[in-house]
Amino acid sequence: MSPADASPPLPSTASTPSTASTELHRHPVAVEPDWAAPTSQVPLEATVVLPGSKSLTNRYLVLAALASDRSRLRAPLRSRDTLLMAEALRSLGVGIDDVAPEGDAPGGAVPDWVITPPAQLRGDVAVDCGLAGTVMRFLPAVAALADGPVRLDGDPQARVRPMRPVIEALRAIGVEVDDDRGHLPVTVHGRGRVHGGAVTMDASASSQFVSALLLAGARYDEGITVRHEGEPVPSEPHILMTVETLRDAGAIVDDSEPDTWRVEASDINALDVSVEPDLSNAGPFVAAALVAGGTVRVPGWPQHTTQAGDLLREILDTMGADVRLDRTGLSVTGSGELVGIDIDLHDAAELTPTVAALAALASTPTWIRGVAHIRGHETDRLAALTAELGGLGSRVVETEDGLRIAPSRLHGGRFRSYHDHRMATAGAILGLRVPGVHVEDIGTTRKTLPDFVGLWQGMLDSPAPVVTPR
Ligand SMILES: O=C(O)C1=C[C@@H](OP(=O)(O)O)[C@@H](O)[C@H](O)C1
Ligand SMILES: C=C(OP(=O)(O)O)C(=O)O
Repeated sequence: MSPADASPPLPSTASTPSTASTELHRHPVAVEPDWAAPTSQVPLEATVVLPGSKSLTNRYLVLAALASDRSRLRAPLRSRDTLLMAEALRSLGVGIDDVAPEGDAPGGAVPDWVITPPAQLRGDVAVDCGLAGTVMRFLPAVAALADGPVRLDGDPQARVRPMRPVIEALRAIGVEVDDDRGHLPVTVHGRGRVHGGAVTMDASASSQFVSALLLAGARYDEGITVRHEGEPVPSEPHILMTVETLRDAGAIVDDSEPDTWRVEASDINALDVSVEPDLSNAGPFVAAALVAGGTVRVPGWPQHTTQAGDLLREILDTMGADVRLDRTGLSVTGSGELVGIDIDLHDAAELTPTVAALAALASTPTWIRGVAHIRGHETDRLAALTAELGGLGSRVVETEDGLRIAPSRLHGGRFRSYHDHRMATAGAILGLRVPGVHVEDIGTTRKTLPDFVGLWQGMLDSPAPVVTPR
């Protein structure tokens, strides 16, 4: 992959569409006014129930679609990224139905999903990937099993996110794929079955390239072996998440050799699973305890997890919080004082916007390293953070693979979000401390959180017993 593939230009935000529709998965259509980020007046005392993990929900949906029987997904995330995945799978012939949760379900009153795989995935369909990396990377590997062409496209910004390694890996195992120079739109010409075998790819721009092939690979005639060659693969916990969800579904996976993963050809068993809360989405909420002081609790924080967001416990502790995990969940207590951090976020790159926002409020410098590839996330996050933190007066410097942020006095202003949910939530964190921060397109948070504003305001209206998602 050329560096240009991983470095889409910082998009203009002159006219910013956002999601005004209540249908979270629809393409953004209308302009929403900027959101006046609330400042915190008193120390927090809140319990925030976070919806399910995006990464787990979309893996379970894919595995359930390829399974040999009907699955049940409890407390799934219902946000733009997961509704797009569900809709894409439905168009391929998968049944996905809402079912009332049983008993005292986690994640509030979110309906479960019952997923019925078809005998044969259907082709001759078009799939909207939105801006979801998991949809645009995972689905081509699934579409190869359909019985006709599957055309994938997405938001304008999705068309610059790197795809080439997935496309070339599919070609290497005999799948015909049309693409636009390594990007969406992509058409996968499914033939009902895939030979499979061994592929070598450079996954240094995204771990999702590896996950894509592994998730579908058990259903290929010869299974799949993926070898990575290149700079280190980022976000490795996400590959472990893929491996563990596959094993939970009965697949045989060998990950004993570095940078090589083998999934044997086998049936995928039906799943009956509860989705863990999304720990990366918990980031802004637990970060708020550090900024505003007081305590934020997140019930259901798992004791053991493959989610990269679990690293927040260590990060917040280093930055000055008192962090406690017990069987009921996580509790984070801050004094309002916070210090900077020197951290390699290569394994948990999606936390960068949250950590950068905290760093801009810290009393000592921060150095975030190892995240060059987030130039290919929802937007070029290094450029976007440099521009927006800088616009509020932060002394931030973009490096080759990260950010250096020095303590400074911030002022209010417009915080652009570039259609990036984590940029928008970074603006919210800053607004807790800095009066007059106006976040552009707060609705973009619906990519992974159906009601960020409601949860955020509920947290600030503390002491509140429990803030639950709608
Ligand atoms: O597989 C997944 O669910 C994800 C993998 C990571 O992508 P990258 O490897 O591109 O960082 C992560 O940042 C993203 O939010 C979700
Ligand atoms: C990088 C992210 O998302 P995606 O799954 O679209 O890659 C993210 O959520 O931070």
